[in-house]
Amino acid sequence: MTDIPSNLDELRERIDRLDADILRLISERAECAQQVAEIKTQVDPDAVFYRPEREAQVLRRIMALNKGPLDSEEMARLFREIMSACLALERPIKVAYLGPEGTFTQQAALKHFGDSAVSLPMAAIDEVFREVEAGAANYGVVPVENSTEGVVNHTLDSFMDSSMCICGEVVLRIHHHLLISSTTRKEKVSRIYSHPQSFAQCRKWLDSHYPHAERVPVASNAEAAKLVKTEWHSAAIAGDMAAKLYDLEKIAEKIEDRPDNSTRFLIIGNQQVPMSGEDKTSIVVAMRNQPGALHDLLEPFHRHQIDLTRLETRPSRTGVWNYVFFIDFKGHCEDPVVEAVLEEVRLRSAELKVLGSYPVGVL
Ligand SMILES: C=C(O[C@@H]1C=C(C(=O)O)C=C[C@H]1O)C(=O)O
Repeated sequence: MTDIPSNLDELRERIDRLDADILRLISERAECAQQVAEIKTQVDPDAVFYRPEREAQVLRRIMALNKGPLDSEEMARLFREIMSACLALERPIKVAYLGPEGTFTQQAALKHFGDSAVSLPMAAIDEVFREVEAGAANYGVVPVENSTEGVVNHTLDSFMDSSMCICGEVVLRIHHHLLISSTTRKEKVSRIYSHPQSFAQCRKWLDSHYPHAERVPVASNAEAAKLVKTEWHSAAIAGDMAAKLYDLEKIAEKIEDRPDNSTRFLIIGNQQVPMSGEDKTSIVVAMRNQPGALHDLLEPFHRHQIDLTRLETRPSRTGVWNYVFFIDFKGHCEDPVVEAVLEEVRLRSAELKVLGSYPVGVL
């Protein structure tokens, strides 16, 4: 590093000069991104500008190059916003998510696409799918699994009836807070609103701090936050976005029972994503109801040393799909080893559908 002056005025002058440099460089970067978009449009007038694999590579490279003092994740978040703004210069990306506004899914959508994306709240998971299918949104964001409470069945079921594919994943640390409004009487809280998943994630804390309060399940944490605005004896459990949106006070922070509480969200769209170098693939497989079916299904993965990251079973809703397994594994479907495994699995199953190959979540 070059010599840093110790005088305050000199330091501020230096910061001003650096800011001017950063400004010039960001503008130059934005012009490059615009030129990329022009070239893409010349090749194909309906070209998709957003490239999930390229964005993942850019962020991973920044994290690898970073030498501090800022933390690599923090640095990647800054670059996430720069890319988001560059992309929005062409056409802001439209992202449908499981609403209402202020939910963790909205937070996940903005974490993945950056603040320049236009986020559209939907009332239910299947509406997110339909909005993207209809072309009203470019991508959708839906929750798929929580580290405390397990899988979101509704999301898995939606894939069975949909032609949508998975273009990405994003993992969000979930912090819950106990929130009250300016009219709430802190010592008189007798009712707590939240989403059933959040109650489950804060069960022990609630048992020891509010054993007598009535727990009222509602459709979302944001809905819970909204209800509290009008009741003097109620509190809500929700996250930061809802607290900010409804201007609520946190009377207890991070009340989730497990400190590593996190939720994984999927980005859905109609784009096959090329390899990024560190990818995952999700498939759904139907097996006939016969002894050893699960063993037969998993054996090729084991033999080719493919790393399984998740396996879920869902009851089938048609005759053919006796058992339906959702499987996530490391690797991309264009990788020859993965291609070979998928071919073997296809022969052993009643039906196999590749839901998508996508970059492992970076942030
Ligand atoms: C610039 C490109 O297009 C978009 C913008 C990116 C960026 O700002 O770095 C990266 C990927 C795309 O979402 C590209 O494909 O390289």
